[in-house]
Amino acid sequence: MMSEGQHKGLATGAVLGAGDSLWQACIDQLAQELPEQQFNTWIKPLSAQVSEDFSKVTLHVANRFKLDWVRAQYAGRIAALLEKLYGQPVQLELALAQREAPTRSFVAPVAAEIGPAEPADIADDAGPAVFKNRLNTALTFDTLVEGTANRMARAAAMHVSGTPGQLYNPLFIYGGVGLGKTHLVHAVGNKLLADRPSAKVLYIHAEQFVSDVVKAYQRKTFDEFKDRYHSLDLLLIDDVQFFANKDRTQEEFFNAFEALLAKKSHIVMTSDTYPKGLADIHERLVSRFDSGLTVAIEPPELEMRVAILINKARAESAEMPEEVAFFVAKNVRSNVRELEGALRKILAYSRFNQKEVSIQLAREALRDLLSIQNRQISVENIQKTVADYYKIKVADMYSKKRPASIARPRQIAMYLAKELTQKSLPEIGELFGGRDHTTVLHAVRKIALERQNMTELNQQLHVLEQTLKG
Ligand SMILES: Nc1ncnc2c1ncn2[C@@H]1O[C@H](COP(=O)(O)OP(=O)(O)OP(=O)(O)O)[C@@H](O)[C@H]1O
Repeated sequence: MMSEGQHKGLATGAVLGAGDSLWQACIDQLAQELPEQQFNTWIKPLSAQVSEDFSKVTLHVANRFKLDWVRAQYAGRIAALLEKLYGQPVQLELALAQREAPTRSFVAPVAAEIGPAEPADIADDAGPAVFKNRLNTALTFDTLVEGTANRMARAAAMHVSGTPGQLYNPLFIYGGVGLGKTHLVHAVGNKLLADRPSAKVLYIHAEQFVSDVVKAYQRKTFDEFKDRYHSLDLLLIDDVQFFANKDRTQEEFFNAFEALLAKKSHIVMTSDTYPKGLADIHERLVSRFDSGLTVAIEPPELEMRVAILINKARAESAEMPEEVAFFVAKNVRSNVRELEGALRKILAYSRFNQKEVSIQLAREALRDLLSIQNRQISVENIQKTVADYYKIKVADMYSKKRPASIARPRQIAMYLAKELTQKSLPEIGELFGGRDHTTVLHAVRKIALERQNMTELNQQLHVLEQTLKG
């Protein structure tokens, strides 16, 4: 419970509206509690609407799957925090930001568990005879930029969409958040339907599959459930890591899987990790996941990020000069979703201020993001992180020693210093024991080139970048 004084401070003290400050206080707290990536992925994108009397907070979430996830994982905590900050129970409601059906609300505290038979899911099924493939027609191969990071996954997906039921069945695509897995599976479905409009295709998020199993259970409609899933030509199922610990769902999925493979229907799955890395999923299912083709999507390399920015800007009828795209791509490197967020900010800033898109404008539009990065990453920090990672001494970063076990991490650290800080080549050389700028340039070019061709190095660099960014 909160004291009256604290409550007043919240309601009146901030520059923001009072409701905004309640929500702001809540997310400030969550920012401290949650790992940064979780916070950025799930909490930061939420927009909140606080009723005038603070009795109700509505959170708008981009789509149903996110909504289910936020509800299952965070709603209980958010509701409890709001109650604590406000001093009385606050009704928390989750709603879709777009025009999909609203979902139930709940009063704090709520159980952090997906409730069975949710109105949203039932509404979703309205009109029993209508088969909805749930494909987003905007997510096609045409709009998916190809690069080293997704080349293999894209080629395999193309192959499947051209000749489903043959090679690479199941196709298992894995990778980190926002790297285009969902886009790719929708592309497979859209392409197959363009070629064969009568094909029975279904895209489903694993959470929705769980919910369908629960509903079939409750309504005793397993026959319909089976008809629906076992008759497909192509099943696209997203984020199968969500099956963890859901025994009944795993069993039903196993049955569907076997039935579909037996009739040469195709299954494409995505996950945040490779099959053997999946936690709390039965071994027999994991081995089925791995029995076709398993491909990774890596974080996009610089040129790919640039191409994505330019393409997405064009899709919005805007022009992004190449130099600006390079500037943005160098500074936003974690995933494509963040890249899209940065682009949106820049375009909005440009329209609002009626200014052309330039590096200066991008710098202004992204100043929060850039200042966080600049504050966090120093060359010393990079040297220490890289030395720790490759188990060498920090002093070796400045030393003249040349064995590969030392020289290579040093080159990697130089590359990261160039990529992640604003320092010039001579400045970096100076910080690496007074080396010449041409030595730094050589290291930067070498590692950049190798990164494009060596998956393992690319992954190591990604880990280092994530570590450095906190
Ligand atoms: N190569 C690409 N070309 C163009 N757009 C892309 C590319 N990769 C990703 N995107 C876009 O980035 C956004 C995030 O991609 P997507 O939702 O497919 O990621 P994901 O890997 O499924 O992430 P999550 O695991 O968080 O669901 C989407 O808007 C998608 O269209």
